[in-house]
Amino acid sequence: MVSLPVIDIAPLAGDDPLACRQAADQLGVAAREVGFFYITNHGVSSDLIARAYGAAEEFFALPDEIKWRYYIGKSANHRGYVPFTDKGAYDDEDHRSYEAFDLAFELPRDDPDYLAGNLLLGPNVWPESTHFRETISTYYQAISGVGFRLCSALELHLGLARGEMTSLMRKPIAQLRLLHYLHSPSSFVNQSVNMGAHTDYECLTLLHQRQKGLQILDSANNWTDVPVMPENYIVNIGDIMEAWSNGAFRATPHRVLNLAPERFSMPYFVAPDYHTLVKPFESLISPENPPRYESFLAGMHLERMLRRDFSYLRERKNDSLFPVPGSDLADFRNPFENRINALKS
Ligand SMILES: O=C(O)CCC(=O)C(=O)O
Ligand SMILES: [Fe+2]
Repeated sequence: MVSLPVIDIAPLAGDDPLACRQAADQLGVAAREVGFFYITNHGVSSDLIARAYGAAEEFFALPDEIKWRYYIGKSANHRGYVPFTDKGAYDDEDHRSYEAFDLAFELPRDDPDYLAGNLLLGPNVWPESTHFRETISTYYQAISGVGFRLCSALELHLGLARGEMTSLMRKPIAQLRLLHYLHSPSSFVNQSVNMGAHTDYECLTLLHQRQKGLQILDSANNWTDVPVMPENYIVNIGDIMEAWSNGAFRATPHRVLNLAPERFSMPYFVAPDYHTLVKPFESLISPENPPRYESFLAGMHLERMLRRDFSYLRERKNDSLFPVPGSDLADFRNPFENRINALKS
């Protein structure tokens, strides 16, 4: 087990600038050193978290024919139910066995990006259950507020102008996933992989987990368990934040093992707007520290990676606004995953 820092973020919502600065620097140091840490006193009530899990559990317990009504493959903008049968292109997923419900920032049906056929933006898909929508929307609001505060704090730590990062998050491609893993009956090896090794593609991930199974790749390239601490969120750095910070912060690879008979988790991915051109922030570049990342469009990066993750998207090759690298993605490697790639070769 690793011992990850636990950072009290109450000061970020308070009115003591010094305490706020200290908390921001603790976050920044953790982001530089490990790329994975816990936050405590985050302000999301344990009751809301429990209700969100309740809504997820109730949904996943529905008969397949009902869940399939909300099948993500029917959605034009990547929302809805992801069945056990959808498969990512991961060679380490030896026992993939999970289902999910994916949603994101809610936009109206007449949103111009949605109308233009954007693969990520638009309205959510909601199951008919009366309280699912209410509970999950409330949870989305709460967790996105925490994400915004963390990004403001990282702006402070990095010495950026106020809003340099957060003003890029007005209509964000920020997803919330409700995940339900089942222990695959065919797996007897206790290190068998359910969700394959990856970095997250966005800025930050705020993950709640209630059961063991998550592992991170530590700096010595060992897979280490992330202890369950239900009162805290686990935060990790994603690809976009790594590029923004010019490599000061690290997107840490992680994966999920096949352990518990059943496991629920809820990652929320803090992200910028689709059309954001991601490149290292100007003030973090100098002659001694030249840009280490080429600029890329946030929406394009997410689309490419989701194509690797979802078979339904790989089948819909022609919808993309962007060229899809490699016809079957078998040889496509995310440049942020050098450490995982190094393990393989
Ligand atoms: O379920 C978990 O603990 C992690 C999920 C995850 O890494 C992801 O969805 O990106
Ligand atoms: Fe992840």
